[in-house]
Amino acid sequence: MIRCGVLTVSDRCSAGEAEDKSGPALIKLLEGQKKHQYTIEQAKVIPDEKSQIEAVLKHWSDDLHLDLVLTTGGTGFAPRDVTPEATKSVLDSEAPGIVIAMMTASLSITPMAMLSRAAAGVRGQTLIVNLPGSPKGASENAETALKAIPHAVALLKGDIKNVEKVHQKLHCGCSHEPEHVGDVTKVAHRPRKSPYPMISVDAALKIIYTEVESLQKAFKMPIHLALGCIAAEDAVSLCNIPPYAASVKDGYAVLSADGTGERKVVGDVLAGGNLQMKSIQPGECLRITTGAAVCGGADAVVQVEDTELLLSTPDGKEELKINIMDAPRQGQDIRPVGSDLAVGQVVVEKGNKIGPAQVGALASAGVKQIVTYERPKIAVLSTGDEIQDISSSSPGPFVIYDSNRPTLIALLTQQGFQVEDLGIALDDQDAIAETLKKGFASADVVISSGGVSMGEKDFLKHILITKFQAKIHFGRVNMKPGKPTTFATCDFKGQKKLVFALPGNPVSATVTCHLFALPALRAMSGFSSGYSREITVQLAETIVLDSRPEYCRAVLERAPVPTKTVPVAHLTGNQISSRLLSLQSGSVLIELPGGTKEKGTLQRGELVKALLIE
Ligand SMILES: Nc1nc2c(c(=O)[nH]1)N[C@H]1C(S)=C(S)[C@@H](COP(=O)(O)OP(=O)(O)OC[C@H]3O[C@@H](n4cnc5c(N)ncnc54)[C@H](O)[C@@H]3O)O[C@H]1N2
Ligand code: MOO
Ligand SMILES: [Mg+2]
Repeated sequence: MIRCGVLTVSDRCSAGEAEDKSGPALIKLLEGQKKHQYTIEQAKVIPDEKSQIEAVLKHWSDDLHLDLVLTTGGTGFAPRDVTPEATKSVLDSEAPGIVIAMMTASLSITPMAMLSRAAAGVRGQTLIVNLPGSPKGASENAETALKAIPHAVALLKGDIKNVEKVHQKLHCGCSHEPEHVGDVTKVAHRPRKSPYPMISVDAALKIIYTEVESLQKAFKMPIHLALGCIAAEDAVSLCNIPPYAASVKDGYAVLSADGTGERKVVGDVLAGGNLQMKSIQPGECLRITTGAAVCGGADAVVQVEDTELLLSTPDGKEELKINIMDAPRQGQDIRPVGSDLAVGQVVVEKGNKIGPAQVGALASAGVKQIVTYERPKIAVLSTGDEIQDISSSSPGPFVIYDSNRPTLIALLTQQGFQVEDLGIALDDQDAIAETLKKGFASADVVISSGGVSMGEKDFLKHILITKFQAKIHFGRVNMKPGKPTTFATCDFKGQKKLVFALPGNPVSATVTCHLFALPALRAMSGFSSGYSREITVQLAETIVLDSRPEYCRAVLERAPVPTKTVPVAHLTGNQISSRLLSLQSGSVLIELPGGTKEKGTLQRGELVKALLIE
């Protein structure tokens, strides 16, 4: 449905001195179109006044958002002909091709056509085309323009489905055209070459990081729930620790100037007890426990081990006199106020991860809530007619148990993310779209596996584009495994959602989750680095390189005693991307470059980079 306005520009028609025939002729032409449906939402006759023409064009495009506006009249050489000037003044961009096409067609009918000064172009999402004033000229020109108008409108509206249809018609049979999108719903018309350029892993990561930048959300949460989160602001202490000068030892609070010798025990201070102790005099001391406030003017603590009892009450319940054996230093065994942590001092710095010790430090500092980055919510689905849940009671002969969903959910959960299980969607466009929709409704990031390569049932990209108007940022990556890895973003009810449509092969799905999804999720959660750590390893065997850079699974040789030499990496057997056993416990991903004519192998003992993924 193309929503149109027809504007007749004529002083005489507007004044009622002549009948407008061109406007109705255009309306008839539009309404008579068979292939596309045009609805006439506006029709108006106005005088040849530049300001009035401009005002109508602006109103119809900016306020009414019409798809197409055809004007008729005011395009010639008469002094009052100002339609092209008014039109050009409101256009965001001109479309000279439309003007040339109309002119070319008209010139074959009459040389007078060369006197047209018509303009055409785009304002916002509205296509505006000037046509001549005569009913015949207007209709002939409009017929020419209408050949491309539906496609132009589809492009302006971002109507990918119709754009794809036209592209497919234009390019069917010439599979090398870069814009060849094909029609994945008809196997004979599916693209025979992927339309997605193969980009490098680094380029893919760069795109991902750019897209997630705006998605970090900071919010306040109780400290006991913040474990594993990243602080989005500095958290500062609300109190001094210790809040009072505190004894480090169980012993006696003394005046250091008294030195060694006899002391009268004039009272006691226990942790949590009364601090209103009157000052001690020379030769006096107070019994004190660890953590109790050093008060009464005492300036040192002597531990009980460095004293002797000289006199007690007969029942032994009170000490009356003790002997200090070692001369105390001023401040000995006293923690001054705020010496561990002072009011206003940073307890957890922005960007730091909150672990058990940070939870404790925040509690000690009186901080009940901390501003952290929200961890994104994730939803995971598997796709495929052959895929069944492990719980299925009667697996058929051509069934594959779903391993991707359990692997991905386990991996994400292990990393502290909240994951919703969306189950398995059949290779059916509606089923997949419904499941994705459910994921978008509850999660920030949807991770799927399967259906992203070249098969007739590989619908994921198509569904994302046609049903969710998603932007596919990349659909192929130069890597093995994981070539068809797809990353898209879309708007769902006003919120940006991320989609990692990972390849179906189990190793491919796992490796690409490590390499792309986890770094994105960590960036959203405020972590400053991606998930994997890179180390250097030496190859235990000679390896023939694939043409694609490869992430081979390997385990590191356990040295009998810790050594400083580079660890030796042993491949985990057959590296085919369907074989999950190549991902053993403690695996690393060794990064092999793509092979070239000059260098087709890496020799045993050569050093390569490897990613620690556990
Ligand atoms: N003509 C081409 N064919 C293929 C290409 C190519 O470039 N041109 N790429 C290959 C590569 S590389 C990969 S990786 C796979 C990716 O395929 P899809 O993402 O389309 O995945 P599916 O076709 O749905 O399944 C592939 C494979 O994986 C198994 N699978 C899928 N989901 C699960 C699951 N949840 N648990 C266990 N196993 C699963 C599925 O049964 C298939 O065997 O495409 C190549 N083809
Ligand atoms: O890229 Mo696929 O992941 O080689 O099997
Ligand atoms: Mg496939």
